[in-house]
Amino acid sequence: MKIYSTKQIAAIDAFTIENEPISSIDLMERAAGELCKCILEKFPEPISCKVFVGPGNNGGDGLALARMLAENKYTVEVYVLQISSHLSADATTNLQRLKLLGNIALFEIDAAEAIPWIFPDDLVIDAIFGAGLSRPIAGFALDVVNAINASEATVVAIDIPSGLMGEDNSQNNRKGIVKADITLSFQFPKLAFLFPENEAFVGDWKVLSIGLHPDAIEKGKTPFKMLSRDFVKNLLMPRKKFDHKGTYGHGLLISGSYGKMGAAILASRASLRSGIGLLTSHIPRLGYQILQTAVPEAMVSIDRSDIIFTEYPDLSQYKAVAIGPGIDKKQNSFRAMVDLLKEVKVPVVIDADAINIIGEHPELKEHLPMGSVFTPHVKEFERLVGESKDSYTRNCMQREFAQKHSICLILKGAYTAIACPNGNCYFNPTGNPGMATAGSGDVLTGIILSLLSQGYPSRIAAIIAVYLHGLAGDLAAEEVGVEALTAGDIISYLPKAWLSLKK
Ligand SMILES: NC(=O)C1=CN([C@@H]2O[C@H](COP(=O)(O)OP(=O)(O)OC[C@H]3O[C@@H](n4cnc5c(N)ncnc54)[C@H](O)[C@@H]3O)[C@@H](O)[C@H]2O)[C@@H](O)CC1
Ligand SMILES: Nc1ncnc2c1ncn2[C@@H]1O[C@H](COP(=O)(O)OP(=O)(O)O)[C@@H](O)[C@H]1O
Ligand SMILES: [K+]
Repeated sequence: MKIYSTKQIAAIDAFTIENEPISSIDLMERAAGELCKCILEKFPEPISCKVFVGPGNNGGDGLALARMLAENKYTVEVYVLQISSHLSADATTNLQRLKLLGNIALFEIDAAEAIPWIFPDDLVIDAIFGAGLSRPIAGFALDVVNAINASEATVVAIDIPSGLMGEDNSQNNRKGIVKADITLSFQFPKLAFLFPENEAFVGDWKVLSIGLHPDAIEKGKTPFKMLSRDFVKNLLMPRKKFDHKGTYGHGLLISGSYGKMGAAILASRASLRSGIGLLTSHIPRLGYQILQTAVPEAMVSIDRSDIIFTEYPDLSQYKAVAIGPGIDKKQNSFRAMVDLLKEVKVPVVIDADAINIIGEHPELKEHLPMGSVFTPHVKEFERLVGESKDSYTRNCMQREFAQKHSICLILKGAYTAIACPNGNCYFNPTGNPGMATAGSGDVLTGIILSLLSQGYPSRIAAIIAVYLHGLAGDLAAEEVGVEALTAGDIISYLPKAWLSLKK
């Protein structure tokens, strides 16, 4: 699914109105119908509902929805905020329609004293501002936002919580944004929904299809996309009857150190569970028996050091290399990494301390192998790329870094973002908070190495791996729950994740 900016969505609205064709008031009616259907499903018992309406089309949606909820036996009170000299044309029409209905309490409010008391069991509909918000909320509208946020009522935001910008909130006033429990967004999610600091405003979001024109949706260009099962499934390469292990490549995994051999085991196992033909795990000497026992399918290459990474084997036989899980960042490891980065000619997955080493030695950024895949979490990202105070800015930095260095830069978390050398950025919907547990990142590194070794291009390997990793985590969480979930469980559910993806 594409993720468009609010400006682009307005253009798609306009295209739909002109080319479906449909009048804007009928499109609003269709949108409100979808809102009403969804609210009736979520709150089947009629309840008391307070609808706060602003001057634009978001307010128009709220007015149309208020009428529909009243027709469905909800007790509805509508509060039209007097913050602009005029209402949009469609909001005006819907206000008239509402007045004709006659049985709805309608209040025009313009001062803090007029804001009603909001009861804990009220349902608040936030229709103050939508995608047309042009500056942070101030004045009387801010008083209303504060009253909504101070209440214990359940809040449903129409299209986007009032006060939240669709993309860039770096200059916004975070105290002037409605904190919704549920956001019902038209046709597309907004980019801002995918950023952690906006969770308190957006709550659970759901996309409602309002039948915007497929040609406009198809034609539009945006760097942002949400991964879907079908999209990922179509990237998979079939296995052929006469294929042999050579067909699926030989990968080199450099991982583990004294006290962190588990990282090597997890990444090795994940790699082998993701279709790699042959795997060599390069580890410090002390890990030899551990790895041979825990992962008999892997071959082992032994470092001269007992406890850390200081050298690597001849690279000529490998189709891909991964480095980082549990390697630590001692001086000798840094030296070996400098040599590796200069010599390697195949795609490299760079994770964990390998990222930190590059962060500490910025000169290494000039030697990043083209087509390599970086897998930082936020802290590692900051060491590699730089600090930022909000996710939108971080995302801009991420895409810029990926393009500049021709690499894939995966920023891990909920909605893991994959920035590609061509400027595209994919967000991943799979995964759950149960995966916030030691070693889950090592599992991801193993999967990416596996796919690169099989010949998937870096961008595709990153996409499949991230989606599959989250899917395995979701399947695991269904069985073991989020608290008990371990990184090992993600590996155990990789077989089911593969099967589910290919279904
Ligand atoms: N155009 C269409 O066909 C459709 C639009 N829809 C709705 O329309 C919304 C967008 O409508 P609008 O473009 O009218 O935008 P809004 O409803 O967000 O309101 C914009 C109005 O508020 C004013 N404004 C912006 N920021 C302000 C601030 N901080 N303080 C005070 N006033 C401010 C603007 O000058 C403008 O008058 C969407 O979010 C969605 O809810 C839906 O009905 C679906 C169809
Ligand atoms: N709340 C969450 N929702 C979805 N995925 C998550 C969540 N928390 C963590 N993950 C995933 O788990 C993995 C954690 O990786 P990382 O932080 O490197 O862990 P470790 O260093 O312990 O291996 C990432 O792939 C991340 O996307
Ligand atoms: K809103």
